[in-house]
Amino acid sequence: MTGEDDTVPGAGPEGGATRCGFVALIGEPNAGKSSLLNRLVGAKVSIVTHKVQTTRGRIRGVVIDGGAQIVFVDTPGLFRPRRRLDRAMVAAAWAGAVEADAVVLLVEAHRGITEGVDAILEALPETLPEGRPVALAINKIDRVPHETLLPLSAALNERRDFAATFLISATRGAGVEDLRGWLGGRMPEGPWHYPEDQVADMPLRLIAAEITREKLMLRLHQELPYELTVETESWQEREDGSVRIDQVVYVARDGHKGIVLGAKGATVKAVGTEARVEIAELIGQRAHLFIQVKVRPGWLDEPARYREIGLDYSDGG
Ligand SMILES: Nc1nc2c(ncn2[C@@H]2O[C@H](COP(=O)(O)OP(=O)(O)OP(=O)(O)O)[C@@H](O)[C@H]2O)c(=O)[nH]1
Repeated sequence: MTGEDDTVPGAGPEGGATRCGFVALIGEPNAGKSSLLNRLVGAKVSIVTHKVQTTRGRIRGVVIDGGAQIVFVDTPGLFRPRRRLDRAMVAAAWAGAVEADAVVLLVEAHRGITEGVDAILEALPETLPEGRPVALAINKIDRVPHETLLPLSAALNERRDFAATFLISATRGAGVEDLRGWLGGRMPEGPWHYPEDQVADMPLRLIAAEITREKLMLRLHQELPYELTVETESWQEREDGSVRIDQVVYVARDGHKGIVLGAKGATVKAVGTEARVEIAELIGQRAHLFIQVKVRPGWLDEPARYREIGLDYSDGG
Protein backbone atom coordinates (compact mmCIF):
# COMPACT_ATOMS: atom_id res chain seq x y z
CA MET A 1 0.00 0.00 0.00
CA THR A 2 1.32 3.42 -0.81
CA GLY A 3 0.72 6.16 1.69
CA GLU A 4 1.07 9.67 0.61
CA ASP A 5 4.30 9.15 -1.24
CA ASP A 6 4.18 10.88 -4.57
CA THR A 7 7.84 10.37 -5.29
CA VAL A 8 7.86 6.76 -6.40
CA PRO A 9 10.89 6.49 -8.66
CA GLY A 10 10.27 5.74 -12.30
CA ALA A 11 10.99 2.15 -13.21
CA GLY A 12 13.40 2.02 -16.10
CA PRO A 13 12.56 -0.45 -18.83
CA GLU A 14 16.01 -2.03 -18.51
CA GLY A 15 16.05 -3.68 -15.14
CA GLY A 16 14.77 -0.71 -13.16
CA ALA A 17 12.54 -1.19 -10.15
CA THR A 18 9.19 -2.72 -10.91
CA ARG A 19 5.99 -1.50 -9.38
CA CYS A 20 2.74 -3.26 -8.81
CA GLY A 21 -0.49 -2.40 -7.13
CA PHE A 22 -4.25 -2.39 -7.16
CA VAL A 23 -6.64 0.21 -8.42
CA ALA A 24 -10.34 0.29 -7.63
CA LEU A 25 -12.75 1.99 -9.96
CA ILE A 26 -15.73 3.36 -8.12
CA GLY A 27 -18.76 5.29 -9.20
CA GLU A 28 -22.46 5.08 -9.69
CA PRO A 29 -23.95 2.28 -11.77
CA ASN A 30 -23.49 3.10 -15.45
CA ALA A 31 -20.74 5.62 -14.77
CA GLY A 32 -18.60 3.73 -17.26
CA LYS A 33 -16.34 1.61 -15.06
CA SER A 34 -16.45 -1.42 -17.32
CA SER A 35 -15.92 0.71 -20.42
CA LEU A 36 -12.91 2.37 -18.83
CA LEU A 37 -11.46 -0.94 -17.76
CA ASN A 38 -11.92 -2.31 -21.25
CA ARG A 39 -10.25 0.73 -22.74
CA LEU A 40 -7.36 0.56 -20.28
CA VAL A 41 -6.77 -3.12 -20.75
CA GLY A 42 -7.31 -2.96 -24.46
CA ALA A 43 -9.55 -5.98 -24.53
CA LYS A 44 -13.19 -6.55 -23.82
CA VAL A 45 -12.89 -7.65 -20.23
CA SER A 46 -16.23 -7.07 -18.70
CA ILE A 47 -19.46 -7.14 -20.59
CA VAL A 48 -20.83 -3.66 -21.12
CA THR A 49 -24.59 -3.46 -21.12
CA HIS A 50 -27.21 -0.79 -20.82
CA LYS A 51 -28.68 -2.47 -17.79
CA VAL A 52 -27.51 -1.08 -14.49
CA GLN A 53 -25.68 -3.14 -11.90
CA THR A 54 -24.34 -5.76 -14.19
CA THR A 55 -20.85 -5.73 -12.81
CA ARG A 56 -20.44 -8.30 -10.12
CA GLY A 57 -16.95 -7.67 -8.90
CA ARG A 58 -14.01 -9.99 -9.31
CA ILE A 59 -13.70 -8.72 -12.83
CA ARG A 60 -10.20 -7.50 -13.20
CA GLY A 61 -7.83 -6.39 -15.80
CA VAL A 62 -4.07 -6.11 -15.66
CA VAL A 63 -2.37 -3.23 -17.38
CA ILE A 64 1.34 -2.71 -17.85
CA ASP A 65 2.50 0.86 -17.90
CA GLY A 66 6.27 1.11 -18.24
CA GLY A 67 7.63 -0.83 -15.29
CA ALA A 68 4.35 -0.78 -13.42
CA GLN A 69 1.75 -3.47 -13.34
CA ILE A 70 -1.64 -2.10 -12.46
CA VAL A 71 -4.28 -4.59 -11.35
CA PHE A 72 -7.75 -3.19 -11.75
CA VAL A 73 -10.55 -4.23 -9.51
CA ASP A 74 -13.82 -3.46 -11.19
CA THR A 75 -16.32 -3.02 -8.43
CA PRO A 76 -20.07 -3.41 -8.43
CA GLY A 77 -21.78 -0.07 -8.89
CA LEU A 78 -22.13 1.89 -5.69
CA PHE A 79 -25.74 2.63 -5.13
CA ARG A 80 -28.20 3.07 -2.36
CA PRO A 81 -28.80 -0.28 -0.71
CA ARG A 82 -32.34 -1.52 -0.80
CA ARG A 83 -32.14 -5.20 -0.21
CA ARG A 84 -29.73 -7.24 1.85
CA LEU A 85 -27.81 -8.34 -1.20
CA ASP A 86 -27.54 -4.80 -2.44
CA ARG A 87 -25.98 -3.74 0.82
CA ALA A 88 -23.44 -6.50 0.49
CA MET A 89 -22.63 -5.39 -3.02
CA VAL A 90 -22.00 -1.87 -1.80
CA ALA A 91 -19.78 -3.28 0.92
CA ALA A 92 -17.92 -5.30 -1.69
CA ALA A 93 -17.36 -2.17 -3.74
CA TRP A 94 -15.95 -0.36 -0.76
CA ALA A 95 -13.79 -3.31 0.20
CA GLY A 96 -12.08 -2.98 -3.17
CA ALA A 97 -11.50 0.70 -2.63
CA VAL A 98 -10.26 0.33 0.93
CA GLU A 99 -7.57 -2.13 -0.02
CA ALA A 100 -6.48 -0.59 -3.28
CA ASP A 101 -3.35 1.49 -3.68
CA ALA A 102 -5.25 4.09 -5.63
CA VAL A 103 -8.89 4.79 -6.28
CA VAL A 104 -10.54 6.34 -9.32
CA LEU A 105 -13.93 7.92 -8.86
CA LEU A 106 -15.89 8.11 -12.06
CA VAL A 107 -18.47 10.85 -12.41
CA GLU A 108 -20.62 11.27 -15.49
CA ALA A 109 -20.06 14.65 -17.14
CA HIS A 110 -23.65 15.09 -18.26
CA ARG A 111 -25.16 14.13 -14.92
CA GLY A 112 -22.82 16.03 -12.65
CA ILE A 113 -23.12 15.80 -8.88
CA THR A 114 -26.11 13.54 -8.54
CA GLU A 115 -27.48 12.24 -5.25
CA GLY A 116 -25.46 9.11 -5.78
CA VAL A 117 -22.23 11.01 -6.39
CA ASP A 118 -23.00 13.11 -3.36
CA ALA A 119 -23.40 9.97 -1.25
CA ILE A 120 -20.07 8.61 -2.46
CA LEU A 121 -18.32 11.91 -1.74
CA GLU A 122 -19.79 11.84 1.75
CA ALA A 123 -18.66 8.29 2.36
CA LEU A 124 -15.15 8.64 0.94
CA PRO A 125 -13.34 10.28 3.85
CA GLU A 126 -14.67 7.93 6.49
CA THR A 127 -14.27 4.82 4.38
CA LEU A 128 -10.84 5.24 2.89
CA PRO A 129 -7.66 5.26 4.96
CA GLU A 130 -5.98 8.64 5.07
CA GLY A 131 -3.51 9.32 2.32
CA ARG A 132 -5.03 6.88 -0.15
CA PRO A 133 -4.82 8.72 -3.47
CA VAL A 134 -8.18 9.25 -5.11
CA ALA A 135 -8.29 10.52 -8.66
CA LEU A 136 -11.37 12.07 -10.16
CA ALA A 137 -12.25 11.00 -13.67
CA ILE A 138 -15.03 12.96 -15.26
CA ASN A 139 -16.27 10.54 -17.89
CA LYS A 140 -18.42 10.82 -21.01
CA ILE A 141 -17.00 14.23 -21.84
CA ASP A 142 -18.09 13.59 -25.42
CA ARG A 143 -21.66 14.12 -24.25
CA VAL A 144 -21.33 17.69 -22.99
CA PRO A 145 -20.11 21.06 -24.27
CA HIS A 146 -16.49 21.56 -23.30
CA GLU A 147 -17.15 24.71 -21.27
CA THR A 148 -19.22 22.81 -18.70
CA LEU A 149 -16.25 20.67 -17.67
CA LEU A 150 -14.17 23.15 -15.73
CA PRO A 151 -17.03 24.30 -13.49
CA LEU A 152 -17.95 20.67 -12.75
CA SER A 153 -14.34 19.78 -12.00
CA ALA A 154 -14.04 22.80 -9.71
CA ALA A 155 -17.26 21.95 -7.87
CA LEU A 156 -16.12 18.39 -7.31
CA ASN A 157 -12.67 19.43 -6.16
CA GLU A 158 -14.26 21.76 -3.70
CA ARG A 159 -15.97 18.78 -2.14
CA ARG A 160 -12.78 16.74 -1.97
CA ASP A 161 -9.18 17.49 -2.64
CA PHE A 162 -8.62 14.93 -5.39
CA ALA A 163 -5.06 13.84 -6.01
CA ALA A 164 -5.62 14.47 -9.72
CA THR A 165 -8.48 15.19 -12.10
CA PHE A 166 -8.88 13.68 -15.56
CA LEU A 167 -11.40 14.53 -18.21
CA ILE A 168 -12.04 11.36 -20.11
CA SER A 169 -14.19 9.51 -22.55
CA ALA A 170 -13.96 5.82 -21.76
CA THR A 171 -15.60 4.80 -25.00
CA ARG A 172 -13.61 7.13 -27.27
CA GLY A 173 -10.36 6.96 -25.35
CA ALA A 174 -9.77 10.64 -24.66
CA GLY A 175 -7.72 11.20 -21.52
CA VAL A 176 -7.43 7.49 -20.74
CA GLU A 177 -3.68 7.27 -21.45
CA ASP A 178 -2.98 10.13 -19.06
CA LEU A 179 -5.00 8.45 -16.35
CA ARG A 180 -3.15 5.20 -16.88
CA GLY A 181 0.24 6.90 -16.70
CA TRP A 182 -0.71 8.66 -13.51
CA LEU A 183 -1.89 5.43 -11.92
CA GLY A 184 1.31 3.66 -12.98
CA GLY A 185 3.28 6.25 -11.03
CA ARG A 186 1.14 5.68 -7.94
CA MET A 187 1.83 1.95 -7.71
CA PRO A 188 4.17 0.88 -4.92
CA GLU A 189 7.51 -0.63 -5.75
CA GLY A 190 7.47 -4.38 -5.78
CA PRO A 191 7.43 -7.43 -8.00
CA TRP A 192 4.65 -7.94 -10.50
CA HIS A 193 1.80 -10.10 -9.29
CA TYR A 194 1.20 -11.71 -12.65
CA PRO A 195 3.77 -13.05 -15.07
CA GLU A 196 3.63 -11.22 -18.36
CA ASP A 197 2.37 -14.20 -20.39
CA GLN A 198 -0.44 -14.82 -17.95
CA VAL A 199 -1.65 -11.29 -18.38
CA ALA A 200 -2.17 -11.95 -22.04
CA ASP A 201 -4.72 -14.70 -21.65
CA MET A 202 -6.25 -13.75 -18.36
CA PRO A 203 -8.74 -11.41 -19.93
CA LEU A 204 -9.94 -14.23 -22.17
CA ARG A 205 -10.69 -16.43 -19.20
CA LEU A 206 -12.59 -13.62 -17.59
CA ILE A 207 -14.45 -12.82 -20.76
CA ALA A 208 -15.35 -16.47 -21.20
CA ALA A 209 -16.81 -16.57 -17.68
CA GLU A 210 -18.70 -13.35 -18.30
CA ILE A 211 -20.14 -14.69 -21.53
CA THR A 212 -21.46 -17.78 -19.77
CA ARG A 213 -22.87 -15.70 -16.95
CA GLU A 214 -24.57 -13.41 -19.44
CA LYS A 215 -26.18 -16.37 -21.23
CA LEU A 216 -27.36 -17.78 -17.92
CA MET A 217 -28.84 -14.49 -16.86
CA LEU A 218 -30.63 -14.08 -20.17
CA ARG A 219 -32.11 -17.53 -19.88
CA LEU A 220 -33.02 -17.42 -16.21
CA HIS A 221 -34.29 -13.84 -16.22
CA GLN A 222 -35.47 -12.86 -12.77
CA GLU A 223 -34.98 -16.26 -11.26
CA LEU A 224 -31.40 -15.87 -10.07
CA PRO A 225 -29.85 -12.70 -11.41
CA TYR A 226 -27.39 -11.88 -8.65
CA GLU A 227 -27.08 -15.25 -7.07
CA LEU A 228 -24.57 -16.97 -9.21
CA THR A 229 -21.02 -16.56 -10.27
CA VAL A 230 -19.11 -18.22 -13.07
CA GLU A 231 -15.43 -18.99 -12.92
CA THR A 232 -13.17 -20.29 -15.64
CA GLU A 233 -11.15 -22.97 -13.90
CA SER A 234 -8.93 -24.07 -16.71
CA TRP A 235 -8.05 -23.11 -20.24
CA GLN A 236 -6.10 -25.66 -22.21
CA GLU A 237 -4.85 -25.23 -25.73
CA ARG A 238 -5.06 -28.50 -27.61
CA GLU A 239 -2.77 -29.76 -30.31
CA ASP A 240 -5.48 -29.62 -32.92
CA GLY A 241 -5.73 -25.85 -32.43
CA SER A 242 -8.89 -25.97 -30.37
CA VAL A 243 -9.19 -25.00 -26.73
CA ARG A 244 -10.78 -26.84 -23.82
CA ILE A 245 -12.41 -24.55 -21.29
CA ASP A 246 -13.70 -25.74 -17.93
CA GLN A 247 -16.02 -23.51 -16.00
CA VAL A 248 -17.88 -23.76 -12.73
CA VAL A 249 -21.18 -22.04 -12.04
CA TYR A 250 -21.46 -21.42 -8.31
CA VAL A 251 -24.91 -21.10 -6.82
CA ALA A 252 -26.04 -20.46 -3.28
CA ARG A 253 -28.47 -23.31 -2.72
CA ASP A 254 -29.30 -26.79 -3.90
CA GLY A 255 -32.57 -25.52 -5.32
CA HIS A 256 -30.70 -23.09 -7.50
CA LYS A 257 -28.53 -25.85 -8.84
CA GLY A 258 -31.67 -27.51 -10.19
CA ILE A 259 -32.77 -24.29 -11.85
CA VAL A 260 -29.41 -23.79 -13.53
CA LEU A 261 -29.22 -27.39 -14.65
CA GLY A 262 -32.82 -27.48 -15.92
CA ALA A 263 -34.67 -30.70 -16.66
CA LYS A 264 -32.08 -33.34 -17.47
CA GLY A 265 -29.46 -30.63 -17.71
CA ALA A 266 -31.24 -28.93 -20.61
CA THR A 267 -30.71 -25.37 -19.39
CA VAL A 268 -27.01 -25.57 -18.72
CA LYS A 269 -26.58 -27.46 -21.96
CA ALA A 270 -28.30 -24.74 -23.98
CA VAL A 271 -26.33 -22.06 -22.16
CA GLY A 272 -23.12 -23.96 -22.81
CA THR A 273 -23.84 -24.18 -26.50
CA GLU A 274 -24.60 -20.48 -26.80
CA ALA A 275 -21.57 -19.50 -24.74
CA ARG A 276 -19.28 -21.84 -26.67
CA VAL A 277 -20.29 -20.35 -30.01
CA GLU A 278 -19.64 -16.83 -28.75
CA ILE A 279 -16.34 -17.71 -27.08
CA ALA A 280 -15.13 -19.51 -30.22
CA GLU A 281 -15.99 -16.47 -32.30
CA LEU A 282 -14.15 -14.21 -29.91
CA ILE A 283 -10.94 -16.21 -29.81
CA GLY A 284 -11.09 -17.36 -33.41
CA GLN A 285 -10.55 -20.96 -32.37
CA ARG A 286 -12.76 -23.97 -31.92
CA ALA A 287 -13.79 -24.27 -28.30
CA HIS A 288 -14.95 -27.12 -26.11
CA LEU A 289 -16.76 -25.82 -23.09
CA PHE A 290 -17.44 -27.90 -20.00
CA ILE A 291 -19.64 -26.41 -17.33
CA GLN A 292 -20.14 -27.78 -13.86
CA VAL A 293 -22.70 -26.43 -11.42
CA LYS A 294 -21.64 -26.37 -7.78
CA VAL A 295 -23.28 -25.19 -4.62
CA ARG A 296 -21.30 -22.84 -2.44
CA PRO A 297 -23.55 -22.95 0.60
CA GLY A 298 -24.16 -19.80 2.55
CA TRP A 299 -22.77 -17.77 -0.31
CA LEU A 300 -25.46 -15.19 0.17
CA ASP A 301 -25.13 -14.87 3.91
CA GLU A 302 -21.42 -14.82 4.46
CA PRO A 303 -19.88 -11.36 4.48
CA ALA A 304 -16.51 -12.94 3.76
CA ARG A 305 -17.82 -14.25 0.49
CA TYR A 306 -18.92 -10.86 -0.65
CA ARG A 307 -15.52 -9.57 0.05
CA GLU A 308 -14.11 -12.35 -1.99
CA ILE A 309 -16.37 -11.53 -4.88
CA GLY A 310 -15.47 -7.90 -4.82
CA LEU A 311 -11.82 -8.41 -4.29
CA ASP A 312 -9.93 -11.59 -4.79
CA TYR A 313 -6.22 -11.22 -5.19
CA SER A 314 -5.43 -14.85 -4.60
CA ASP A 315 -4.50 -16.05 -8.04
CA GLY A 316 -4.08 -15.19 -11.65
CA GLY A 317 -7.59 -15.92 -12.73
N1 LIG B 1 -21.05 8.64 -24.64
C1 LIG B 1 -20.34 7.89 -23.80
N2 LIG B 1 -20.88 6.79 -23.26
C2 LIG B 1 -20.14 6.07 -22.40
C3 LIG B 1 -18.82 6.43 -22.06
N3 LIG B 1 -18.35 5.53 -21.15
C4 LIG B 1 -19.33 4.63 -20.97
N4 LIG B 1 -20.42 4.94 -21.72
C5 LIG B 1 -21.69 4.21 -21.79
O1 LIG B 1 -22.31 4.18 -20.54
C6 LIG B 1 -22.99 2.94 -20.33
C7 LIG B 1 -22.52 2.30 -19.03
O2 LIG B 1 -21.17 1.94 -19.16
P1 LIG B 1 -20.53 0.76 -18.29
O3 LIG B 1 -19.09 0.74 -18.62
O4 LIG B 1 -21.31 -0.49 -18.42
O5 LIG B 1 -20.78 1.31 -16.82
P2 LIG B 1 -20.44 0.65 -15.42
O6 LIG B 1 -20.08 1.76 -14.52
O7 LIG B 1 -19.45 -0.45 -15.58
O8 LIG B 1 -21.85 0.07 -15.00
P3 LIG B 1 -22.19 -1.07 -13.92
O9 LIG B 1 -21.60 -2.33 -14.46
O10 LIG B 1 -23.67 -1.07 -13.93
O11 LIG B 1 -21.60 -0.63 -12.64
C8 LIG B 1 -22.70 2.10 -21.57
O12 LIG B 1 -23.80 2.25 -22.43
C9 LIG B 1 -21.45 2.75 -22.15
O13 LIG B 1 -21.35 2.59 -23.55
C10 LIG B 1 -18.26 7.62 -22.66
O14 LIG B 1 -17.12 8.02 -22.44
N5 LIG B 1 -19.08 8.28 -23.51
